[in-house]
Amino acid sequence: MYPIMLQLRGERVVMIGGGRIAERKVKGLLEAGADGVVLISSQLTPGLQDLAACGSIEWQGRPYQSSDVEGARLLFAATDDLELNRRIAEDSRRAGVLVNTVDEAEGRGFVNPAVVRRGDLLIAVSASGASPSLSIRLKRELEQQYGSEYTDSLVQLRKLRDYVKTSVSDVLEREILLRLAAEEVPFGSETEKDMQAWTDSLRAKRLEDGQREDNHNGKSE
Ligand SMILES: C[C@@]1(CC(=O)O)c2cc3[nH]c(cc4nc(cc5[nH]c(cc(n2)[C@H]1CCC(=O)O)[C@@](C)(CC(=O)O)[C@@H]5CCC(=O)O)C(CC(=O)O)=C4CCC(=O)O)c(CCC(=O)O)c3CC(=O)O
Ligand SMILES: NC(=O)C1=CN([C@@H]2O[C@H](COP(=O)(O)OP(=O)(O)OC[C@H]3O[C@@H](n4cnc5c(N)ncnc54)[C@H](O)[C@@H]3O)[C@@H](O)[C@H]2O)C=CC1
Repeated sequence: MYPIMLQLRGERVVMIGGGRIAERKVKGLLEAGADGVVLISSQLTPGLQDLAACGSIEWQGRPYQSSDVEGARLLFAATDDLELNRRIAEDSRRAGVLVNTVDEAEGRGFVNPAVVRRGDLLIAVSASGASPSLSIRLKRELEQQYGSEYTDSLVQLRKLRDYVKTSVSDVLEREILLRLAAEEVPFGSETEKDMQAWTDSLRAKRLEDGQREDNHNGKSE
């Protein structure tokens, strides 16, 4: 299994099926910023009906047909008909579309991880089909470990990285400063940092660490 992060904004994502599992997958897609979800199914859960009514997804109230795979970036075979899901997956592969089959333990396309989101921080856990329940348990543990304070911290880290990329020309120094900044995360309730001051303090910390390292190696004796 090979993990990747996909940008789905502006992409066509097709969901076949409108049941409980389809609803969970659609909500995950919307959280990920997908804005081109097309759902094909005669029946919908109340939750999916709401999403269709407010325009978050496009609903086509009819059964699957082979041409539905055309032009999709991703496709989910999420019906309760195992044979149909297999056929949908075959159609997708033939069309070169990445497919998730909800009733396969080891999907030949892609599988979904359990996800913790803290703003730009995304932690994903997968047991590769061996145990969705274990993935959920580990997700819960990570939720406790990495709280909402990471959301603001990530905003600051991104700003610092943009700042350092333009103001520190030495590549090695840049790398060291950004690594030190990551060590400081999370920042607690602090919200706004001055990038110049932060960079200076990281430089000072780098010097301190360097001296400690020298002492450790016996250089200052
Ligand atoms: C292969 C995979 C393909 C895919 O769907 O991508 C797959 C397949 C199957 N799941 C089944 C069962 C359950 N799946 C869940 C829940 C989740 N399943 C998810 C992913 C995956 N499920 C992929 C592998 C991930 C991995 O192993 O790490 C999560 C993490 C992400 C998501 O779906 O978005 C989401 C948690 C979201 C969250 O809470 O964060 C629960 C618990 C619940 O519903 O509360 C149960 C019941 C308990 C149990 O079985 O453990 C069955 C048997 C169906 C049957 O019995 O008929 C199959 C098919 C089979 O095994 O053949
Ligand atoms: N991947 C996962 O995490 C999990 C997967 N599953 C699997 O997911 C499957 C679906 O489960 P639920 O969503 O609970 O089922 P469900 O019965 O709630 O929904 C099935 C949906 O498929 C639609 N459908 C049926 N034939 C169709 C067709 N020809 N074209 C388009 N849509 C069609 C129905 O209209 C309905 O909306 C189950 O068979 C089960 O094997 C179950 C639990 C977890």
